Parts: sequence; structure tokens; C-alpha cells
Amino acid sequence: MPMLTAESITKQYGEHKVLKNVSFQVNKGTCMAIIGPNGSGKSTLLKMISGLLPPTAGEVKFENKNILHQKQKSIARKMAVLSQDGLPASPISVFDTVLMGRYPHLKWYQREREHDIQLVNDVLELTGLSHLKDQLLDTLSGGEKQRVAIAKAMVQEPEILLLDEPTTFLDIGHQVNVLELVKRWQHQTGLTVVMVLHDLNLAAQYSDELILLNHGVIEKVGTSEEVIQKDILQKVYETVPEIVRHPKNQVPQILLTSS
Ligand SMILES: Nc1ncnc2c1ncn2[C@@H]1O[C@H](COP(=O)(O)OP(=O)(O)OP(=O)(O)O)[C@@H](O)[C@H]1O
Repeated sequence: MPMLTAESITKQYGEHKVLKNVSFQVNKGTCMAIIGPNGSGKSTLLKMISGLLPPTAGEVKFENKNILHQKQKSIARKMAVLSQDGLPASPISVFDTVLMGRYPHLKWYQREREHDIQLVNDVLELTGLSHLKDQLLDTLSGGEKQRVAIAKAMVQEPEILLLDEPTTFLDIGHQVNVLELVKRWQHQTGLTVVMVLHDLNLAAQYSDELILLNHGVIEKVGTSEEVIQKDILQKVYETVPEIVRHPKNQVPQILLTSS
């Protein structure tokens, strides 16, 4: 059964149709990347599948029920969302920020339990943040803050993780680091992942399936083999890419040159 389904969703602002009749499904345990040029509708689509933005027409179903008809807290017990804006720059410690990820699992009157504290400590260790646990969020580097956002999502113990551009502002080492972390987490727990990525090479490497958006419509859905093709990318990105195979795993990768 699909975990998440988009059924003919359209989003319109005034005359501008940002998404037009977009349909797809995400199966449990898979990692899907949404790719496409600037302004093609990727972030808008992610906001709609996380229930943050209602579609103008069509429906998003989470576990077979319209996402807009489900309580926010019950969704938060199963879904973690990392938006493009990341975490707000506030003077809160790394530990307390990550602990906030447990709130969907606590009743309003309940204080965090021993188990919650233990989980936060375990996740801080796993994400290489233990040494920063008392540091304030607004003093961290971009890469550290991104890892804190991921740690907060991890302690939420979601079944599905939605990420908008998780690698923005990260150097290549940290880009791979963050995506490896998510991949390991996916394989260990059967997590379902949907992420917006600009970098087509990383998308091809780290996702099971790609959705290529072009001016608000789906140009192509499929594996990296099916989507990372010269003619398709040339049409959508209006540039002429060279497709090569990664020497380590044969995944299609893109080289850019002037024509
Ligand atoms: N609230 C809004 N009001 C009007 N237009 C909007 C609004 N939000 C988004 N848009 C428009 O929708 C289009 C798609 O935006 P979106 O942010 O989804 O694209 P994107 O593919 O994520 O782009 P990028 O790669 O540049 O981040 C853009 O043309 C944008 O200007």
C-alpha cells in the first residue's frame, strides 16, 4: 500500500498554475527525490504533501486518508518535515532543540521521560553532535545546524521524512554526510523519504525513484536510469548535459560543459 498519494493536485496563485494535475505515489520504505529547474514547483509540492498547504484542486492522501482531514499532532507522530528555512536562529541549546522533536509523542501535561532523554543522547551521538549539546543554536555553523535539524527529526521517530533541499549551504563532505545519514536511517528502520534536491547527481545516487518537474507538470517519474537521460534533461533544463556512469556503482551522473 502506498504511504502517500498525490491525486491530480493543482495549485494556483491568481492566474498562475504552479502545479497542474500532479499524481504520484510513494511506497513505504522508499526514497523519492523531487527534482526540476528553479520555479518548477518542487517546494510547493513538498508543502502540499506535508499538509502545510492545501491544493487548489485534487487531494493528498497520507495512509489512504486526506491529509487535511487528519489532526496535526497525529500526523507529527508519523511525519517529520525539514523545511528549506531550517531551524530558527534562537538562543536554545542543541540538546533542548533536539528534545523538542519528542513533543508529538508527549501529552500536553507530560514532562519528557527518561526514555526521551536517552533517545536524544543516542541520536546526538549518532549524528556526531554530542560535543555541541550545550551550545546555543544561534552560534552554530550552517552544517551543524542542518545536522541538528536532522537529529530533531530522528528523535521524532517518524515513519516518513520530508526534506526540502537538505544539502543547501553544505560543503561536499557534509552533503554526503547528511545524505548517508538519511540513507542509513532509511535502511535500518524502513523509513520512507521524500526530498527536494537541486543536485541531480546526488538525487541519482541517493534515491530509489525520481520525480522530474517541469513548469508544474511531471515530465518523468522513474529510476535514475529512466530519468537521467540526455534528451529529457536537455528539454527541461535547456542545457546539453553529458551523461556518464559513476565508476564505483555505475549510477548515471551528469557532466556540464559549454556547448
Ligand atoms: N505564495 C505564493 N504566491 C504566488 N506565487 C507563488 C507562491 N509560492 C510559490 N509561488 C510561485 O510558484 C512557483 C514555484 O515555486 P516553488 O518554490 O515551488 O519552486 P521550486 O521548484 O521549489 O523553485 P526553486 O528551485 O527555485 O527553489 C514559482 O514561480 C513561485 O514564484
